[in-house]
Amino acid sequence: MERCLCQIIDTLRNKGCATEDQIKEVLNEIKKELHRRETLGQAYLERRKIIQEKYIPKHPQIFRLKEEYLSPDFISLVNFCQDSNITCSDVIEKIKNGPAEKCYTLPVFTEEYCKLMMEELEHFENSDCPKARPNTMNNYGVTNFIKIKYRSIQVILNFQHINLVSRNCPRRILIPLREKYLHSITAHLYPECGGDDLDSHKAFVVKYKMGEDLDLNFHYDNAEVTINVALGKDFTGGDLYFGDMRTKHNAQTQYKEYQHVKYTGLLHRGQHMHGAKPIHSGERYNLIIWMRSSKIRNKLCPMCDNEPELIETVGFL
Ligand SMILES: O=C(O)CCC(=O)C(=O)O
Ligand SMILES: [Fe+2]
Repeated sequence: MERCLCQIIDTLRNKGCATEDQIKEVLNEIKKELHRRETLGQAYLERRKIIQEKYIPKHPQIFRLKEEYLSPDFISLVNFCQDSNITCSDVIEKIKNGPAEKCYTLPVFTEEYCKLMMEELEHFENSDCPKARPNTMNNYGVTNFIKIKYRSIQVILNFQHINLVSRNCPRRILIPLREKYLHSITAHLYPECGGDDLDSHKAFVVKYKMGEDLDLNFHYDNAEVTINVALGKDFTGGDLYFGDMRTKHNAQTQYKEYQHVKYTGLLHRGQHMHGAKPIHSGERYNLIIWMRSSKIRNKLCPMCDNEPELIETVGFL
């Protein structure tokens, strides 16, 4: 344990912590973050119970995915991908290239559905139900190491919580979206990183607003494949930028930028390093789905490269 602490302190020094006070401050934050992570499952169960008992959705119909909520172009791409004779290159020809290697843009939801989702998010935000908001470490601005390992992300609520609020149809948006639709596309585009075997996900909404969080540090996702859908509203700035894959990252990396298009999704590999530049005006809300493959992560944790250890837990992490 002591050796581990010494290593952390060495890393903090290497990454720019110059004084004992700075080191203490960061260690305190790490401790708080560890505690938050250890109690995440229990906290989730408590939040879910309150939401299930108290929250009255504004648009209850949106909690069960219907094909009419999906963009016709998205459905036609999915149908194309489900044809057993097509290959990866056929799909690449049909889908729009994104800003960097293996990034693709695609419509996902209809504009109307995005608007209803936004209204529901705001309704939830204004309710007195408990919201899941991770700690942010932006203020310390010490190192990428810290920012990556203890990411500071602008979550307004965990979408899974909203999924669970409707008692009769729990979790009926994102699981079918992944299993019935997205999976057909990712199986062709990302077989080498588990895209053909995505069996779970974590989803949330990021919010950027003047006077609140403006940008997102350079990071990689805890995901094999990510889809990021711009839900609304209007904003300027806020471009994403992509570097290399995590294992290839170096200082000479040429960044590739991407300007979000309202109601449009961007698919990329979770290990493809990226960040978001500050918005200059307005508000930006994006639905992020980190899709995961047990086949991949049961062998090696994509966050720390260690062999995963199974630990007993409660709730939904
Ligand atoms: O702000 C964005 O659009 C990107 C968010 C993101 O990369 C993430 O939440 O992992
Ligand atoms: Fe990300």
